[in-house]
Amino acid sequence: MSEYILDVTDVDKHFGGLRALSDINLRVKEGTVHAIIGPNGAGKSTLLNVIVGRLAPNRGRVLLGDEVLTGKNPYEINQLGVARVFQTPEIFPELSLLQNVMVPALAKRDGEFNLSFLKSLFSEREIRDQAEHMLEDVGLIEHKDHLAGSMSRGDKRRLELAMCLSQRPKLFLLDEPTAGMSRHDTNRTIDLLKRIKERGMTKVIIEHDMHVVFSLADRISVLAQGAIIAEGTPEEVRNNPKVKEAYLGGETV
Ligand SMILES: Nc1ncnc2c1ncn2[C@@H]1O[C@H](COP(=O)(O)OP(=O)(O)OP(=O)(O)O)[C@@H](O)[C@H]1O
Repeated sequence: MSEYILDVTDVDKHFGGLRALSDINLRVKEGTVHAIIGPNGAGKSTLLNVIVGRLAPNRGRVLLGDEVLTGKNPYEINQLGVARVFQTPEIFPELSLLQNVMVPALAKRDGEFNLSFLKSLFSEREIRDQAEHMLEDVGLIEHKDHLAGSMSRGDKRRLELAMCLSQRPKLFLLDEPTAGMSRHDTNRTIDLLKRIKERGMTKVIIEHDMHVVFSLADRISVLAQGAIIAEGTPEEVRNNPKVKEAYLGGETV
């Protein structure tokens, strides 16, 4: 068994003549938080899209533990234990918060097993209990019967986190989880993500907000113009001259 839960090797991704990713190597240890940072257009979202199977790389390979993800579709990759929250929350606006959190867990169950009717009813109660627990965790339990579409943007993002957590993913990918949130909501989300970390869930997080990155990350990879220019602990990355250079325009790391 590999010591890395995520192992990205020699990945290239081109869009026509544009090399959005070149020669990407990224290894993430189980139970850690790995941040990917870099200026706009560096290739961060493209890399996440390659990992989750939304984009096929032109070269290279992605492994989850010993399982090859390259060539599998997003649904198959999700079933193997990779969950992702998007920049724009993907929720079911016409369902209640509780129903939203139950959907991914039910889909996972139905994908994995062929349960008898009785067993399925029993398991549904478990899924409901678990969904309530997740809503409690993200601070939304008092709204569990409200329609998801009626919630604020920050609440929708926390709801999406709960939906992903209910799948108990092996690897959790977060694309700018605090984008558009107030400082108060951002701090609540950092606290939530820290609590998840204590449970040993591996996370890869793309984030522009350096307060979030330095609060959470064990290691950081820095992307610039499609290549990884630095990798290390937050302190190592903060002091790396190449990183300072990549953030020309006054943005400090
Ligand atoms: N589907 C696509 N077709 C063509 N070019 C694309 C496509 N997706 C991304 N690109 C280009 O690839 C490069 C990397 O984009 P990407 O969105 O991965 O960067 P990013 O680091 O996530 O940026 P941001 O921080 O602004 O979200 C950019 O030049 C972008 O214009």
